[in-house]
Amino acid sequence: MVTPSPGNGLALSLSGIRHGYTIGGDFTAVVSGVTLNVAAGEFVALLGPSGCGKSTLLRLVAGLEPPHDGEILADGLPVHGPDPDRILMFQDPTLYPWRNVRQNVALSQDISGKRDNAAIDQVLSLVGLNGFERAWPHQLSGGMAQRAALARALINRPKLLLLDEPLGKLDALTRLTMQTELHRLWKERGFTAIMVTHDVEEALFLATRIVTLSTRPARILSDIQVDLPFHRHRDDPQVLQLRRDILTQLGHRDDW
Ligand SMILES: Nc1ncnc2c1ncn2[C@@H]1O[C@H](COP(=O)(O)OP(=O)(O)OP(=O)(O)O)[C@@H](O)[C@H]1O
Repeated sequence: MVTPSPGNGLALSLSGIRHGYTIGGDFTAVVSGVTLNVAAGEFVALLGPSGCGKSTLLRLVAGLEPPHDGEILADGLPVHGPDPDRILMFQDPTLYPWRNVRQNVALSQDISGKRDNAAIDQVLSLVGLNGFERAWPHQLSGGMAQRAALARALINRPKLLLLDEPLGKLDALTRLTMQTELHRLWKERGFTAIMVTHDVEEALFLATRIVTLSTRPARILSDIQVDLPFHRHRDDPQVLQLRRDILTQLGHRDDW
């Protein structure tokens, strides 16, 4: 197994985060006093009911909007806006249809005028897209498109990857394959990851830590260290127990 190089990840500190939106003149609180410290290299899964504020939290960490209250520090420095070290990746791969795979992956480098062909080759190979560099987005399967989006996210070696249900639209089998791929990429690159998912098993397969959130406005219900060695098996009694605990925490019965 590859050991990530120290220093590739980013440490994150959220303290007293509050946020909300005004819709039609009415204010809705969405995040309510979230405090969370994430060490460099951790893989944190965020689980919570639909609409509780998970994506909002990721957007705040990405610097796409400032929180109404509280402070976010990335490697000790206040987050004031987006940064190439903190990349947000969505459920939808959002590839540009007029750019082929290689051109999509190279997008940020083309914008900054610094294309690094060796780095592009490396990341394409890392996500298993060799031979498909010149394919157009419409020629890719869902899993391949998500691999291309991952390559685009990883091209400039971000220290923090914010994943907003990145595998949510994939079919069940492709999703399992992509979970393995995501784990491998995290191990190889050593970035810090925060992933929103609705899938408790996915969280148990990938995360070093699982944070559950309440209904809106989101506050932390539990913060569980998953101290089980990778590769975890869904039938492992410890995995099953954690699954039960988390589902109970989220107010669901475990019918397995
Ligand atoms: N830009 C915005 N303007 C107004 N309201 C917003 C905005 N973004 C999110 N909201 C509101 O904030 C709440 C939380 O949304 P958010 O997308 O963060 O939830 P979520 O937990 O990621 O949901 P889901 O699991 O369904 O994807 C929702 O009520 C939503 O309507």
